[in-house]
Amino acid sequence: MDAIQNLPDDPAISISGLTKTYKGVKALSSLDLKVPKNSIFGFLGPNGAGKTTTIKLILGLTRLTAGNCTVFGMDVTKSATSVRRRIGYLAQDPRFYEYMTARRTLKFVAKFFYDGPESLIDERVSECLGTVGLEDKADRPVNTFSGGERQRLGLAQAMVNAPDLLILDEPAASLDPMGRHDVLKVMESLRGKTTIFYSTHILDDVQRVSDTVAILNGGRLIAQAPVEKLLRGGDRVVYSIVARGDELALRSILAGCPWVSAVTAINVNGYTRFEVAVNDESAAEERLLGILAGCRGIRVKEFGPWKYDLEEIFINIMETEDHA
Ligand SMILES: Nc1ncnc2c1ncn2[C@@H]1O[C@H](COP(=O)(O)OP(=O)(O)OP(=O)(O)O)[C@@H](O)[C@H]1O
Repeated sequence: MDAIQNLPDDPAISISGLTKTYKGVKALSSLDLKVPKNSIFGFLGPNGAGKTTTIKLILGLTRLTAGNCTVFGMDVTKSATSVRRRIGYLAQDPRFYEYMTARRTLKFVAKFFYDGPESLIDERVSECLGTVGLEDKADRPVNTFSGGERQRLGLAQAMVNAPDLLILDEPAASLDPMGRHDVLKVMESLRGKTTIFYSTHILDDVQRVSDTVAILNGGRLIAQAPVEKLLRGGDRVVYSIVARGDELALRSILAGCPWVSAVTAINVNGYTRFEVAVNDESAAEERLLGILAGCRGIRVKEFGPWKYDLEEIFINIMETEDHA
């Protein structure tokens, strides 16, 4: 698989050759990245991969050693203030004034960061509380909040100024399944309205919510692709058929179709799982189901486009890297 695919022409974030060295530690090595506008972009990598360093560079919180980084076409070093005005940021471990209520917390932040008229601050704060599902807890002090609620308050805080780009550093890493579900739901509700760039080491989150993913390891980008494409295994179009009965007959019919490029079969719990690679997707869409329905002596249990599990792909990429 190519390391970089489907690069957008007018990205929200564009990074090229980005390198960061901390006193002898190379945290990032010549990173190239394009984050499409309005995408939910998962920035995936194990501990120490360089995710937080990249986020700090985008936010202008640390100085780059080499390379370029622009946000909405503005250089993050030369136009740091203008860039920051367009970004909302949730740190890995957000801190709050514990005695303040959620509403007061957001009002306090809005006083500094909200660009709109002051008379609209209350409305904006209520809107953000609604988006993250905290309306009913708005007037409770933050020190009574659960981990998931704190994280959602952090999201509301990052959203107060209606940013065009939300940067979230491990937004769900420390949460239980319900807390993670709630945070991902908020992210999902923002799809198409704003660009979300978030770091994570949780594969399942990426599979559930991202539409594009970049995989980082040891400070180097090792893959970037739309999630659907990654899960399909690249540009190949492959169908999966799980069936039993006269498998040999089915296999020979499939292999005889001019739009089928390869058929493989393995036994799984008394069934045969066929992996059918096709070179003409519309011919396959038109005929494949009809062939299965008309194939006597075959009972089909499952049929659909082949998808890998992100974990399989991730481990595969990491192993290939280790052997390179
Ligand atoms: N201020 C610093 N001084 C020296 N080394 C640093 C500094 N900050 C980060 N590093 C090193 O840079 C590398 C990348 O760290 P970074 O925090 O960006 O990784 P990460 O992918 O965000 O990891 P995690 O998932 O654990 O937060 C690590 O080897 C880390 O030890």
